[in-house]
Amino acid sequence: MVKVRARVPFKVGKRSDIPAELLSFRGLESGKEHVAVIFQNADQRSIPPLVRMHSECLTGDVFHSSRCDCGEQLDETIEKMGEQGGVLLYLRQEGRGIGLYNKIDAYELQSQGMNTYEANNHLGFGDDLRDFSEAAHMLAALGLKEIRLITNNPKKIRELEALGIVITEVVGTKAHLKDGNENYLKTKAAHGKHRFHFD
Ligand SMILES: Nc1nc2c(ncn2[C@@H]2O[C@H](COP(=O)(O)OP(=O)(O)OP(=O)(O)O)[C@@H](O)[C@H]2O)c(=O)[nH]1
Ligand SMILES: [Zn+2]
Repeated sequence: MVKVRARVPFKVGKRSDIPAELLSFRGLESGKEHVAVIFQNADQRSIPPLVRMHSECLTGDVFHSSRCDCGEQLDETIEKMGEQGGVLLYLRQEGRGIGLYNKIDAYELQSQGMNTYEANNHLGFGDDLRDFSEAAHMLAALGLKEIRLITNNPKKIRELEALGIVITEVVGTKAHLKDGNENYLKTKAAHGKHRFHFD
């Protein structure tokens, strides 16, 4: 049974001025150090909170890499939750679950012309190895059965619902198009069926 281990206040965002809390957990079977960031005690309100399941992307989240949109999605989520409250689950499944070094191998193949899914397949991995069951366990540990999920990814919606979470609303993120991630975003829309609109 997954339970909250520690809950500490901190401030986040580009100016380190958005109050939030950082939570660790015990009982996560994978041994991965997933964390939650909670804004405005959103887990303790009567209305279903905004929830984002953000999969780790060192290159995007930390370095704001040109190759993807993860860092911008994370910033957007933090801003939105700072205003409206919410629960951000930061899941340590880098590279859609293949890990950082394998993702860098995939980037090499992408530099030679493969798209993000073809590169994964070429390395012997499936399109997406992520598992959201521990995210569902973390939500259960917070007493959350009903949520409003921030995503454009229909697979995440299906998987979370299959794990018993009721999604009362799906809130899309913006399409963070920039020099370098055009093909990545277009491939996600075409192949991964991500629902976003290009301006
Ligand atoms: N294997 C691989 N993983 C990538 C690549 N680019 C980003 N990632 C990983 O993809 C994950 C983010 O997944 P996305 O498919 O971009 O978006 P999503 O989180 O499924 O969907 P949204 O909720 O709509 O954002 C992170 O774990 C990133 O590390 C890539 O080119 N190859
Ligand atoms: Zn990324």
